[in-house]
Amino acid sequence: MTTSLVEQSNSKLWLAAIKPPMYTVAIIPIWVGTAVAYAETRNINGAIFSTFLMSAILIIAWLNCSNDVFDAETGIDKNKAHSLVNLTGNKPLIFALSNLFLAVGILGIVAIAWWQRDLTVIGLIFLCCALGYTYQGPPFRFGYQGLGEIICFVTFGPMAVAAAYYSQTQSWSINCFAASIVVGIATSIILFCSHFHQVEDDIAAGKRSPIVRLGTKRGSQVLWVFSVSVYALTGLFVLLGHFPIWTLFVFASLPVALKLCWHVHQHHDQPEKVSNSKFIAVGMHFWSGLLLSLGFVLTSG
Ligand SMILES: C/C(=C\COP(=O)(O)OP(=O)(O)O)CCC[C@H](C)CCC[C@H](C)CCCC(C)C
Ligand SMILES: O=C(O)C1=CC(=O)c2ccccc2C1=O
Repeated sequence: MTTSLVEQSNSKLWLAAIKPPMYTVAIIPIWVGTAVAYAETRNINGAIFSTFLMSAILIIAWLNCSNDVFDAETGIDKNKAHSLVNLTGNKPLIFALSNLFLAVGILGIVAIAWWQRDLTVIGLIFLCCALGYTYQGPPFRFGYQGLGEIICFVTFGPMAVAAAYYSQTQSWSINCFAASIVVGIATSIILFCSHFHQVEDDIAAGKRSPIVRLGTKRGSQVLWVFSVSVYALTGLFVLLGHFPIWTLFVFASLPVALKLCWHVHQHHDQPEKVSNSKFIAVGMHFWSGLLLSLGFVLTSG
């Protein structure tokens, strides 16, 4: 291979390891929680919003770097060229970097708690991080028992969205809780899709992911149910009066959801073809979350 081809494939591996599109999972819960707060109060604290956003991004950087460290310890990533630990060959460095991201991320949340003179947001985010750790870190490694999607739903949905809402209002909202259910399901769909192409490595490492447990065919059927539930719940919450009518904009993301379900339906047992489903799911999560926020923001006028 020529030097430039080597450089090209090396930079592709680094991009795959850093996973830039994945950082939208940090942005959406903060946007949605803040949008519901704006719809209800017509007021936003920009410093709290931007600090929360930066902190959430740093927490996801911690989650992803530490995931590569912990996966290197169990050997599950031995065939994964785009692991930060495999790329650098320096596990302590990645571990130190991940801890730095977490510390700075938490510092931002501490600043919010200080501005509010209230420990609620820091309590919620600390619990999110602790649960995130139990997904991948010793001695828990709950992801190996197939519990990741439940942890993902609770943390990225009700906990993170409520924390963003609370950071603006210092109160709770049933409408925000309804919105957080939609966000939580869409986020868990990303994690669920990330397992389809990893079945062989997961079985070899003793990881009983939902797809290892269900099989890829049933997994693809379950994906239809979860994806439909995002839109059905949005419609239901509009009917029940929890969501403003404009949140029906979420249906504009339906083509991405259909593309995802159809792609997985066709290729569920072909690892090389189904491996990109995780990023189609990121698109579905991003567009449905963005349109949901927009629906709340438009109603607040
Ligand atoms: C790191 C995650 C998935 C990667 O899993 P896996 O090891 O199977 O994949 P690779 O092939 O890439 O190695 C995501 C795990 C998410 C976890 C269950 C919950 C984390 C909660 C967060 C800390 C919440 C952050 C909220 C924020 C918005 C403030
Ligand atoms: O690398 C991954 O597969 C994921 C990383 C990540 O941060 C995340 C967050 C929320 C849901 C799913 C995922 C991943 O799948």
